Amino acid sequence: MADCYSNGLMPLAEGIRILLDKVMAVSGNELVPLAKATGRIVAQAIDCPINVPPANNSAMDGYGVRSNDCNAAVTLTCVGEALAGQPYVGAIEAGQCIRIMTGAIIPDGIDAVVMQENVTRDQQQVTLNAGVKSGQNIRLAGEDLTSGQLLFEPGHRIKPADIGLLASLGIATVTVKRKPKVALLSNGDELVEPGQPLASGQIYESNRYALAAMLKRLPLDVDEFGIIPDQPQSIRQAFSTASEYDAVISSGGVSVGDADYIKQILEEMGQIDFWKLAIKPGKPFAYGRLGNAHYFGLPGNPVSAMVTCHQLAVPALRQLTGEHSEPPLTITATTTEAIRKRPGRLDFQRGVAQRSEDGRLLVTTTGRQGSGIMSSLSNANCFLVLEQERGNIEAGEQVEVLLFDQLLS
Ligand SMILES: Nc1nc2c(c(=O)[nH]1)N[C@H]1C(S)=C(S)[C@@H](COP(=O)(O)OP(=O)(O)OC[C@H]3O[C@@H](n4cnc5c(N)ncnc54)[C@H](O)[C@@H]3O)O[C@H]1N2
Ligand code: MOO
Repeated sequence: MADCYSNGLMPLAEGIRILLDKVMAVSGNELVPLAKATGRIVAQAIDCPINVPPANNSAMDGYGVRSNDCNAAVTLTCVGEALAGQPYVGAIEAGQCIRIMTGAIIPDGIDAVVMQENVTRDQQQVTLNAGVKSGQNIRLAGEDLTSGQLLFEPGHRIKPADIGLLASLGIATVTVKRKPKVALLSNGDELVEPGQPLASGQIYESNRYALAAMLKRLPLDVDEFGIIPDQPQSIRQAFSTASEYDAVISSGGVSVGDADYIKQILEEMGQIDFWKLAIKPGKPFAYGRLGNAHYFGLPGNPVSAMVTCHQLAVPALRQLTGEHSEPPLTITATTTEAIRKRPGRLDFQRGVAQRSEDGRLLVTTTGRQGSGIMSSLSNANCFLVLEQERGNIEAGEQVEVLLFDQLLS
């Protein structure tokens, strides 16, 4: 538990390791049409059903020739035409050639294609220079993919290019993992849905909207439970429904305030595996179990909620969906300004990364970095990931940068 660490806070990497250790992919698959498969996770290995291309075909518009005829400058007789979808049928004798278009099947006898820019044509007579190599400008059957080869392993997330590839192979449906069911709730008496008038002491609910927008980009079935008031009985009621889900994400009520009941009731109805991490923002993040569900208790401050969802809940949810994902890549950039930082927590400051005129990668924070300042996140295109034990940073120093992925941009 967190107490073994010098400051009572578990390093983020340790928290992620525990999460990934505990979360297993959901069971259950479904067959979906290709048009609905983007972003879904492959459940059964997909093998290539055909050769790609299926037959030798021309890579250029020009003339199909027999390379043996073309050892020296030569004039050939054009005896026919091959178009993509309309093959040439018939024999081709020595001294003959055919007109051929890109994608057209190479007929028997032809072993090279000469670009039309490199010939002169007079009626049926086609004159070309020497130097035709057997196989030139011919795309061979199976040179891209061979029938039977493995295309996608289980755990692969289907991207737009994959959809194109699968369609090009005639595959119309894919067996994918079922979408995990996620309950999303917000907690706090002060919260009011946007569109309603605000009374004194109230603020607009924003976390559920932001989190739902982010989670929509993952293959999840998210049910929004709305705003749960700061009353133990309301929280218990919501928890008893949510415990049937695969995962629960809440924001708010995980700190030590008098009305912070979430953690307390999670402990009562389920269990807490860890609470409090050495990250900023997001220190009071809690992870545990509630019935069937993995429970991600995000802090209420809006930036903390998004950062902890992105850094902790999302890798775990990806694993729950069955996705085999790699940790995100970070890059190094030069900070344009001095940054204040106290050692002790890994800090996810929000910033803008861009190239300088001389090609260097520079990064500048988006101003005030309080965990309630959503504009710091909204104006950013990256996180500056400032190591746990690092202190103040001078302008011109190198910092680690994590560019926003498709969940944040
Ligand atoms: N004595 C201590 N106080 C606090 C600590 C601490 O260690 N000791 N930690 C602070 C940190 S760090 C954070 S982060 C917050 C997290 O607290 P909670 O998770 O209990 O969140 P709340 O108190 O419910 O709310 C915090 C803040 O966020 C606003 N909020 C909450 N939900 C929403 C929502 N859905 N949409 C928009 N804004 C929301 C809420 O009004 C509060 O202003 O605790 C610190 N305190
Ligand atoms: O972690 Mo809190 O998120 O520092 O405000």
